[in-house]
Amino acid sequence: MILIALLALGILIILQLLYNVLWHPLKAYPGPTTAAASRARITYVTITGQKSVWLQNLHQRYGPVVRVAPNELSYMKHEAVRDIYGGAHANGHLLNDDIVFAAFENDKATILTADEDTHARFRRVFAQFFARQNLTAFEPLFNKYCALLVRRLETTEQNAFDIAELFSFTVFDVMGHLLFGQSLQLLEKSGCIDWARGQPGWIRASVTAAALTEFPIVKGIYQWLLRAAIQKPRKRYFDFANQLMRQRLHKDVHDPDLVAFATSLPKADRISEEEVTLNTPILMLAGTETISCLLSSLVADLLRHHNVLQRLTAEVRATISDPSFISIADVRKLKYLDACIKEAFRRYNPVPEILPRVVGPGGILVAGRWVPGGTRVYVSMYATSNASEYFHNADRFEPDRWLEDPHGLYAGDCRAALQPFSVGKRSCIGQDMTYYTLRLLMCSLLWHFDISSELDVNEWLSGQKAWEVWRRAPLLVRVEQRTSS
Ligand code: HEM
Repeated sequence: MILIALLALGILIILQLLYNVLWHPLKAYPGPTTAAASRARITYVTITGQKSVWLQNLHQRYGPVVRVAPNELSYMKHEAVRDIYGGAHANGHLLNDDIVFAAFENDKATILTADEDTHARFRRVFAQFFARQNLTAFEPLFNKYCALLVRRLETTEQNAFDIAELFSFTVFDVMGHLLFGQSLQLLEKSGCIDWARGQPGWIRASVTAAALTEFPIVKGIYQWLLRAAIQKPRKRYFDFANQLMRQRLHKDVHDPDLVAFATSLPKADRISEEEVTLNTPILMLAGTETISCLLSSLVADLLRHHNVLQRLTAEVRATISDPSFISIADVRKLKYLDACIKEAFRRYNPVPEILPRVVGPGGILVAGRWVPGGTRVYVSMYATSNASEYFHNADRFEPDRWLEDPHGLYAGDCRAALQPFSVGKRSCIGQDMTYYTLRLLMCSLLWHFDISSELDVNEWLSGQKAWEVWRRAPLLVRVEQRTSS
């Protein structure tokens, strides 16, 4: 009996594989046959953190659109960003992935998973809070944590620091203050350190679970056996954020923060305290992991390009006269710093694949080609922004390409191919805050210190893996008080 059942299952699987390769509506799209036949390959590269590099290799071999799984297309085409995320027919729905981002049972949805109307309500509040006009009110707060970072670097007797982790602590402290009205004290006392360090771990576990449960059999096992174990670290993270928010709601704070902002809005625009609370873990995650990831990639590339590091350091020291308070207007004067930041985004965009969408029932045109309803589509930003089709010397760290020089070597670059924050009604709301934080932290670091490293930075960069966001190994950097002006 068991044998017959196994035989029947085997035949069903073979028929499914044959259908996927020979008759599926996506059969005309290029890609490896094994990937078209089953999700096994994409699952393997996803759970081992190699998906982004795998996608890049596939695009180099098969072209700008690749069928990477039976029902999934990856794009390395900048027009696809508009069509999938921003176009009039773009499907605004995130893949309803109930493991990585969805709320827990009995909780309402967050900005990432809410229906269109609720999403628009949430977005109005959070986007205003993080908007450029509002950010000036936070300048003192940002500068306070920058000064703490500098003090920590000055006072320690350590030989070399994991600068990636210190950046992460700084961003956590800033975000903690903005969201919960209190310092998380990561820089001062290493408070909440387990919470901050636990973040990449639960993201990885959730991404792994999400990939595995695409297989119906595993989904059954997951629901019955693994769900609680896999969700435990994620739940711990969310519970701690909720606890911080409860503390905030029971006290008055003087600095501007999210709660003060949300309650000051006209009644019609407000969202409830419960809704603010539900969203804060998502805001925390979105704001911290990404910025610290970009900062460490930028420092790594600066360390192996001494001429760029020297030129940038000189620009910072010549432009910033008072490092104890660096405003948004101050940092915007630094054109070369901006070029370096953009180049770091191009090379190591923190979110290597823009979040997937599922095409609605009627199908849509993406980059001029028809995609049937139900297909999962996304842009591999890592592959796109590193493609030689769009950028000259794409595999080199060349900040000069972002400076205005209409006749220069990089005049032919397609700058629109870099869209690290996505576009459209679900694009990133943290762009202004990101740019201020990146510029401010780099200014503070380079104004005060000369940096160097004994690490093999090439190896550091090439060994990176990604689970939604790149996961960094410690970046050990030697930091000495500056010797030149
Ligand atoms: C290096 C920094 C950052 C990068 C590269 C980045 C990138 C992205 C990307 C690619 C998306 C998805 C857009 C889509 O699905 O179409 C996104 C969404 C989002 N980001 Fe960021 N982000 C960064 C920093 C931040 C910061 C500082 C915040 C502040 C809290 C933030 C909050 C959000 C939120 C709330 C969403 C969801 C928006 C929505 O669904 O309407 N991000 N981000």
